[in-house]
Amino acid sequence: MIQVKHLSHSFGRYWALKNISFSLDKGDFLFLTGPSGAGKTTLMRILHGSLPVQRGIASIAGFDLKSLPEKRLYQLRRQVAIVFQDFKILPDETVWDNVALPLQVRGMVPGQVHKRVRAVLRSLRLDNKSWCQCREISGGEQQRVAVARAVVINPKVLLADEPTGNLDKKLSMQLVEVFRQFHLHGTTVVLATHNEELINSLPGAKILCLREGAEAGCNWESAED
Ligand SMILES: Nc1ncnc2c1ncn2[C@@H]1O[C@H](COP(=O)(O)OP(=O)(O)OP(=O)(O)O)[C@@H](O)[C@H]1O
Repeated sequence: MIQVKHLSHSFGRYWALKNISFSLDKGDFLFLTGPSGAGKTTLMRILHGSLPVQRGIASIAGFDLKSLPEKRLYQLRRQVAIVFQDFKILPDETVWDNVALPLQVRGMVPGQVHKRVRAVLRSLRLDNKSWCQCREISGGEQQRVAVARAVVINPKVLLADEPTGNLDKKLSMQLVEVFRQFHLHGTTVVLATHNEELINSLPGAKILCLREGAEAGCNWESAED
């Protein structure tokens, strides 16, 4: 589902990723960890097609990211959803409209949109905030809206960059449970986090640790040459 081989990425002279290789199968759950500045967001952005593949190979959900033209990115994003560190939700729209939007732009009929949005908001305990404008809700609630908007399309791959950063322990664990449920239904999940407690809460998950752009450890045979 995800293949990364000898991937390197530089910003000017600074190498943010250095020769990273790993692969994930359908339904794998990966914790991407490492200190601030390790390259986690850079890797996520490459996998989501928002940064180019400069060196090496990266493919996701059957798309070769090196050769994928920009005009086909929308196809990738039907299969690969991302939760950004800074949410990127629409502050003037309601919680409901933020979550319904990805389904509406895909042309889903209103009845199905309604059913799906309701189910996702309920699973993230946001149903009592459906009609609030996003600017009026708390940071932790906004973070859950960002997650709801990503999972509502039933993606093949879910990328989440520090999705629990603004949440207390209880909500963080609940959110990981939401991700786990998707993973149990076959979604491949990549979750970037510093939070060791979260990582320890899913003993079967794969872990890849980055440090200064390089691989600093992992708990499985992450790459074959
Ligand atoms: N657009 C950019 N221009 C220049 N340098 C950048 C850019 N984006 C990231 N970097 C640098 O690349 C390195 C990796 O950044 P990245 O955001 O991928 O780290 P991270 O592991 O996600 O960190 P954090 O946990 O703090 O979010 C950092 O040193 C960062 O300053």
